[in-house]
Amino acid sequence: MAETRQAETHGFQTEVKQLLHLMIHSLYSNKEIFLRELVSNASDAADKLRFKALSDSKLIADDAELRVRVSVDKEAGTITISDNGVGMTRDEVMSNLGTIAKSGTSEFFSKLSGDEAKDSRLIGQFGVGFYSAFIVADSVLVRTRAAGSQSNEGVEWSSQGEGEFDLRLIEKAQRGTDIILQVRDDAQDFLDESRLKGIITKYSDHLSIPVQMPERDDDGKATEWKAVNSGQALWTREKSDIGDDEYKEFYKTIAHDFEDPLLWSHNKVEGTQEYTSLLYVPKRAPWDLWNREQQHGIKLYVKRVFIMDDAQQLMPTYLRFVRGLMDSNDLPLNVSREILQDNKVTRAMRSGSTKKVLGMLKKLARDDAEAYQEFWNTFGTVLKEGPAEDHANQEKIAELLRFASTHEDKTEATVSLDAYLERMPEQQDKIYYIVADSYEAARDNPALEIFRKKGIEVLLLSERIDEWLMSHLTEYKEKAFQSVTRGDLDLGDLEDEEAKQQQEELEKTFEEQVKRFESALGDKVKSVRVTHRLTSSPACIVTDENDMSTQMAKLMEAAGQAVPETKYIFELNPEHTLVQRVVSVEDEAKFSEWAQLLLDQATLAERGSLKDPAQFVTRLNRLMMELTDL
Ligand SMILES: Nc1ncnc2c1ncn2[C@@H]1O[C@H](COP(=O)(O)OP(=O)(O)OP(=O)(O)O)[C@@H](O)[C@H]1O
Repeated sequence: MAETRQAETHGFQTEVKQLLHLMIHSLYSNKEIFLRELVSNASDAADKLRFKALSDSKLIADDAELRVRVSVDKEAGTITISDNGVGMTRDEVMSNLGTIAKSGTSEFFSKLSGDEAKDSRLIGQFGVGFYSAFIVADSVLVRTRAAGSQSNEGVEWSSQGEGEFDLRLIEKAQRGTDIILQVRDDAQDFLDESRLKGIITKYSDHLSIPVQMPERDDDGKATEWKAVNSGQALWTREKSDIGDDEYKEFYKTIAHDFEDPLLWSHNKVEGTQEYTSLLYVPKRAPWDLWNREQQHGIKLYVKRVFIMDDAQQLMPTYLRFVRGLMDSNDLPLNVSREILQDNKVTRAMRSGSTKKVLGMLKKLARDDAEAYQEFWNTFGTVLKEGPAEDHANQEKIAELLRFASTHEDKTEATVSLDAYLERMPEQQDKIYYIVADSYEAARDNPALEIFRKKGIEVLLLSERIDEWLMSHLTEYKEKAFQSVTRGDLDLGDLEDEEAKQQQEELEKTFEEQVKRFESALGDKVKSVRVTHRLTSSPACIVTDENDMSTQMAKLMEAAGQAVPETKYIFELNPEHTLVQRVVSVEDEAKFSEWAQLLLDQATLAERGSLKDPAQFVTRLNRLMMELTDL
């Protein structure tokens, strides 16, 4: 038995008393974290010893296999966590286990409100560390010996977690620290090695140090120590030492996927923030991809200790298909979700990993167009949420977008903005697009006629998200986006002088007729004008530059929101035979019927529906009857 010398009793620093009280009273619903904290401290002690041994190898030589051992003595009602790490001297024990020597301590205590729920969150932020032992123990015994000290320089610390602790020098044969917890009555369920093993594999599986527990024979006698964690964390190894198969297997374990991932990226970031990320893009979409509330697949580790699943703050919503983990060296072990939300370290990790994911997708698009297309077909619609959510990376996201276009006239979205820019004539200064309900409605919209005639490519968008996307994308590589169904069409330098002059003349000669249409249609339209866009259709409607686009209005209506009524600009094609015939009708009442019919038709082509379809049908029938009577 250890020789007892110089027993002393010391009072805890006031803050320690407060912390202990708070912890016992507010962390009762999360008791198991005590083991994570103590095992993590033991692992840190091993890390520190390894570091010290770099300059003094004698420190480690006699017992070089660093490990943590966890065992239960049911009869005594104790749990022991024992390490052969760096240990502590008497002075270190005094300051480490009697005071709180953290910066911000007084600020922390001044924030405490007495409200247990709120305070428990704050404690999480502060880091409970060693003192969490008292969540499950009513008395704690620490026996420690610093590496490099003599066997008679061991120190024993004991406390009931109230006002004070006892300290004495002891004889300890080996360096390192044993922590013996006398388990409380209400925590007796932790006196079960298989339960503890479960907690260790949950939180500490990837610690680099072996965490050992006793193997027991049928009589319950310990026969040997066996590691219960897998040992070395994959992501802590050098990239060059890890085979593709290992990365793939690891992905399957963490993502619970049966298939290989599409691609991955493993990065060690050093500098102001230190963290490692291992991020995967799966091949297939999860069944709940469309649920924006879906949990995110990023696990957070702090110094290789598992902290939480689905750390949403580490990845933006539009990259919610990414799986993997991040391991920070800077966050406190007891970081909570609330703290992650507003934290410099998390923000840096999030922005770094977002760039990584965008970077790996860009690389895939460049190196393997076919695989990228597969990715786009699976996750493209989610990525389209990006420009609205992440302004800082808008251009990078835009680079990854794919569209259908008039260049290929096929449903599959394969055209990148770069390909569009490359093809466009020098004089073109805008990227033209159309958003409609379906690919066909976009492809056949009359507003495209002039573009087709002039051979100007137009992007054909028809997903629900597209209007939302385009309302956030204003330009790409200094070229503005322009909807072909909005505003006054100005093809700029794409139109030659002669054509412009012709157009002006046409507008002049048709001026009177435009007025006639305006008075016939009254407040059903915003205005009437001669079109620049149509070649084969008689008329179309467009929205004014500052009004809400048709698709946006539809989206809002579908979401049950009140949408201000948008009046359209009605554009006529004076060169179209039908328009020419209509303007030759002299009877104003009849002219008005025809004018209304042309407007309804144009509205149908653009909106896909009419406010009063029955009236349209009645009018059409009436006019058809008149025509067949002739
Ligand atoms: N098993 C151990 N071996 C050696 N030193 C230890 C051990 N456990 C704790 N210590 C010392 O006690 C100090 C206080 O531990 P505690 O767990 O309260 O805080 P921390 O580990 O510094 O912070 P946190 O746990 O919040 O990250 C540690 O910094 C370490 O120096």
